[in-house]
Amino acid sequence: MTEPRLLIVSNRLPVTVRTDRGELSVAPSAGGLATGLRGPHTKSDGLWIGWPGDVSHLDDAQRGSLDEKLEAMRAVPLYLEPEEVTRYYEGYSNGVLWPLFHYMVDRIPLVSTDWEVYQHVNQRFADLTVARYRPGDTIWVQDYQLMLVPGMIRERLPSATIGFFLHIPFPSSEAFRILPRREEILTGLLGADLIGFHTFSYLDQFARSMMRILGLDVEVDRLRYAGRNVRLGVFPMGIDAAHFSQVATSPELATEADAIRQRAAPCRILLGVDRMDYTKGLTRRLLAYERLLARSPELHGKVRLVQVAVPSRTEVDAYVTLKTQVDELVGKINGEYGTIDWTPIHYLYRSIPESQLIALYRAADVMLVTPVRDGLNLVAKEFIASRVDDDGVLILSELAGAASELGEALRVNPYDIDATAGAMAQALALAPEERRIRMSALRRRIMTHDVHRWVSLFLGTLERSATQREPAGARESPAEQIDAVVTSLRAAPSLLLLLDYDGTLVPFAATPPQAAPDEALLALLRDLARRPATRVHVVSGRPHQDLERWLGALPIGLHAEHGLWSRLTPDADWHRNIDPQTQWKDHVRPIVEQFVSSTPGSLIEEKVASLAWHYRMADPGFGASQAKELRLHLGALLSNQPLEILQGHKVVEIRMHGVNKGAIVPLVLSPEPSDEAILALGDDQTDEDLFAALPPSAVAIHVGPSDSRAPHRIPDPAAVRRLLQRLLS
Ligand SMILES: Nc1ncnc2c1ncn2[C@@H]1O[C@H](COP(=O)(O)OP(=O)(O)O[C@H]2O[C@H](CO)[C@@H](O)[C@H](O)[C@H]2O)[C@@H](O)[C@H]1O
Ligand SMILES: O=P(O)(O)OC[C@H](O)CO
Repeated sequence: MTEPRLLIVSNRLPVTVRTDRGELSVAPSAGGLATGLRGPHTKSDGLWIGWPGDVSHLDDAQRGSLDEKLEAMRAVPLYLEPEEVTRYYEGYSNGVLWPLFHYMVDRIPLVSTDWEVYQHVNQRFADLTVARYRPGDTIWVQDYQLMLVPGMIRERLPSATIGFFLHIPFPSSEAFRILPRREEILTGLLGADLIGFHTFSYLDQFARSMMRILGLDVEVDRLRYAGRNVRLGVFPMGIDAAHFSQVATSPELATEADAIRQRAAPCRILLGVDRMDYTKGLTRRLLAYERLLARSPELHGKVRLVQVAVPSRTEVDAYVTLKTQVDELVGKINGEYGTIDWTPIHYLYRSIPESQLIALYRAADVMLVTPVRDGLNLVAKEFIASRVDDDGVLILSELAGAASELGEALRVNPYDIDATAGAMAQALALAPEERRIRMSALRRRIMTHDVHRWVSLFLGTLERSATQREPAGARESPAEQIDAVVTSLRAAPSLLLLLDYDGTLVPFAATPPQAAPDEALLALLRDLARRPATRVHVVSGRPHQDLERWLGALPIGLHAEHGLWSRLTPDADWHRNIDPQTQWKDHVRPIVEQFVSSTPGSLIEEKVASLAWHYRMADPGFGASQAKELRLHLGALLSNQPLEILQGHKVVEIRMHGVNKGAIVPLVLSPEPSDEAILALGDDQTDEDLFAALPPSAVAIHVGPSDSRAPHRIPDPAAVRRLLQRLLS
């Protein structure tokens, strides 16, 4: 039997490709993701699919050699064309999604035409994954560059196990909604069985977007979409802490760290290590350092900021501008405060080897991690893991995802330059014992919550989510079952059809009056009524005036307000089946009206025996919570009254007991024993009363995904119409 494998799909392969005097070398990169996944990826005989970076300078022979070397590392390259690099990587991923997800809306270009290329490259990643997939494999897609990939793979592999992890923040729904292709992005992600985030706040924002943009209800950490369960989870990424600790403990590294300190003496070292990215807060950090120097002359000649910035996305305009700003600020501060003997800022614009990085972490007195927005931030964790001496102070932005885990750091609002300068002063003045207490608490967490734990938590949850997944379409009856129902109904000597209206014959509309029947529906009902030995009844919760206006001309029976009113034949008058009490409405109406005023977009609908509060057009989250509030409020108020409160699709309805759709069954069934077949179709809770009142021989079919007593299930009004059409042929 073949082993289940892990297929990782990320924009970039975790490899570094170098050519030295024509000689090509490929080395695994040291990044956290690469290290963390090395185990599961290689042990499971897995594959890592991604872009090996710009290899346009390689000739054909070198390209062939690269392919071979990558294959040996179980890496599958997806080469991007220059135009794809410009438009998918730089244009859409890093020109639109990156700034938007980090709340930098003003950095998004006024017009972006790169969506099609983003879509196209995501399709290429999905196609390559499907081509390399073997049944039983686990697919794990990474990050914002590939948000359409889960959905694209799901289309081709309906039963594959697919996970997705977002490494950057998920923004508030107010920011996310400005994205023109927001629906496609969300539905793309919903192709996964499990979607992971660094913090609960990102998960919560994602759930709100689901609700507000797609109208999907999220139950804390799960939702249903297209007949599947999708799990959401919080998995703050860890680092290979044991590795950092081990390197930091080595005697050579201790010597290197000492040498750095001695070279800086008598200065104490503040350290910054970042990709050169506008989200990392470099300019504000420099301004805060300048403020510290301005207000603490006693620190002149006694402190040094070492800022290491690795070049990143250097073809994107915003990054070019940032580099200029940082260069200028460093020059200005050094020019203003520096002396012959003292340079306030040592600035390196390059990537440095890991051992040097760890030596710097060990040598620093204060680590500055002050992004203006960051998904998590691994640098903060690398610093902690390297501090085997339990010393050093971490200043951490509260806008980095890592802040939710690292409570013992000195937390700052990076936009508050004064407070950040204050935190620098505080960190420098912190007593050794307090530094030790804080750092050892941080270390305990970082050493145990490492990247290996992160990987196994994510993959374990993914495996459980996928085993609990119902196969696609499981909530719908198999086609053969529906075929058998149609065959038996067609063969019956006579037929009675009991049809709900909203959500069954027509899809839901924004307001009740907008759900008027279309020509095709009118023709279908007319044809059914003309079918030999067939009786058609529409059983609705709507007022009888609506049904009369829309369906009155048809040769069918009509039942309004959940069975309060009936018009059994076209030439009969509307008849009230129960004499309703209506005094209660005078108490309830003002309460519902209060909810209309306090919930923009909601409205009240008054019927003879009921009042309905509709909130389909209200903000979905607020609407749902107001509906709960209204139900609780009325439940307490009306507990002794012969009334019931029903929750329907975006509607709360208050009506008299005993007025329900089941009440029409005795009116329409033949009093004599009969071999007439009965088919009832309905989508919500009120139709359950009808199903319950039917004789056992009747066929009940539920429409949609919610629970029902009906033994059969079809997805939506379009499927209802197709089924009814088949009774005609
Ligand atoms: N000059 C230099 N030389 C060598 N190495 C350097 C360097 N400067 C930085 N690095 C390394 O680059 C990595 C940067 O990781 P971060 O988490 O800080 O941010 P990044 O934005 O790349 O990652 C994205 O993914 C990670 C992981 O999910 C999230 O933490 C983050 O919020 C998200 O934006 C660290 O491993 C660091 O050591
Ligand atoms: O250099 P990039 O654009 O691949 O960015 C890598 C970062 O870690 C973003 O997740």
